[in-house]
Amino acid sequence: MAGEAPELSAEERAGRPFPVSWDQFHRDCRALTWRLNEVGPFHAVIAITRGGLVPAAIVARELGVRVIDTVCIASYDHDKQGDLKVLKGISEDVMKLGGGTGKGLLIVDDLVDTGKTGKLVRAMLPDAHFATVYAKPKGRPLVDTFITEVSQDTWIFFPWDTALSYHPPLRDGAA
Ligand SMILES: O=P(O)(O)OC[C@H]1O[C@H](OP(=O)(O)OP(=O)(O)O)[C@H](O)[C@@H]1O
Ligand code: HPA
Ligand SMILES: [Mg+2]
Repeated sequence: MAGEAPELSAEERAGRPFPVSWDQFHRDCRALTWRLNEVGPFHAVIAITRGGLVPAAIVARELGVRVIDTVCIASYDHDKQGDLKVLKGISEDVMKLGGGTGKGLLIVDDLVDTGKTGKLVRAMLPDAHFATVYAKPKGRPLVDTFITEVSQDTWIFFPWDTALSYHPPLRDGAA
């Protein structure tokens, strides 16, 4: 049937786990910065909290940008998305740096999934450059620069949300 694909349930979304280690994440952020270095310079970096804080720190360090702001948005309770709430907007100082439309500003997040978060922030700063480390197909059109695309039914497990745990041997029935 033509039209939009149905929303995935939480189980389907978590069906394909994609665990990311600190090492891998750092490497992917550096790869992202290589690409962004061709696009800049940027007056400031804006992290979409909380997930964008970690890549924003790495990207800002590599690009030599010291003006960092946050836009604080809450929507997911683990893997279920609710209504988006803007808890804190972009500061006046950084808005001025971007001439009111975001020109020369870099927005960073860890990933785009449905694209709802990205859409909201893009509406605040239409001329800003939007970069994420990972992108799923639905959100991908909103992003200017990203490093790795994963399928929509993949759930990315970030190192700050996970911990090492015992894994039983294959012969004992481990997947
Ligand atoms: O493209 P979307 O479907 O909108 O999803 C992407 C957003 O979801 C996650 O944030 P979350 O709302 O879970 O908050 P967090 O960053 O504080 O973990 C992620 O960090 C992105 O910001
Ligand atoms: O795949 C994901 N992983 C972690 N957080 C997320 N928030 C939206 N999608 C994801
Ligand atoms: Mg987030």
